[in-house]
Amino acid sequence: MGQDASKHSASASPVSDELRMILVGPPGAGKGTQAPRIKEKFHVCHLATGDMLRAAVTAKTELGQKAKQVMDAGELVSDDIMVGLIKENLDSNPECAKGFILDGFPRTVPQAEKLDQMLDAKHQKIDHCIELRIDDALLVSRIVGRLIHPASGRTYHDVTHPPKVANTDDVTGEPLIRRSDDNAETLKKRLTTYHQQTSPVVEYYQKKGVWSSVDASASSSAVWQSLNAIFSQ
Ligand SMILES: Nc1ncnc2c1ncn2[C@@H]1O[C@H](COP(=O)(O)OP(=O)(O)O)[C@@H](O)[C@H]1O
Repeated sequence: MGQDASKHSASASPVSDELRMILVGPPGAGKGTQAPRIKEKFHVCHLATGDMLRAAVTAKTELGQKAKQVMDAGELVSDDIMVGLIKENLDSNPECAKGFILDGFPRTVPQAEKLDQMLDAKHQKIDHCIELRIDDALLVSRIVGRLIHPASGRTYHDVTHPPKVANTDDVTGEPLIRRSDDNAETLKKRLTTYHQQTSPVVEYYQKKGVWSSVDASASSSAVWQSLNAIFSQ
């Protein structure tokens, strides 16, 4: 990031700099809430691999059919498939011209290494890897009551943030869904997978000197403030 971004980053107004970043954190940490705000501020693309896979499941593509079983088991889709999905977007999605927010990728060290190779070939690099840190114990209630508007990614919660009309998106009036993997049992497995396979990704970016973390147990507006503080460093 250049100096321009730091001058403006405390305000909510868009800035014109480039940004290439990774948001990492366990399921329910708030990646899907913060990423659209970052996207709006920096005019970069938001690549959420979980959303891409769920779109493939809904479209009943070959990839979707394979991915559904893996996702419902709380396990990871193969590195090759995920790297291919990201590469396709970084190469051809016009929204990614000024940078990207990766949400849900890289989730393994081999994925991080492949990403570096892709970026090296374009003479680009990761500016930030920001970890949303939160205790597992707080995630169960966040995830198990979660309702989602798939088209926008807006999330609601049965208790803490219910929609105005039951099961209906406040903005579009469209129906909300519950993810099939948002149940206590699959969540337990997703958290184990996260600690085993994705925690080493955090170390990978710590060693590269681009890692920072925020306290994701705070309110979403407090988390947004912490993110802005990192962008203006
Ligand atoms: N980079 C990835 N590598 C492997 N599997 C992935 C990746 N991204 C998403 N998935 C699959 O999609 C599921 C849902 O992803 P996501 O929506 O990011 O979930 P979470 O809320 O658990 O962070 C994961 O549990 C995994 O099965």
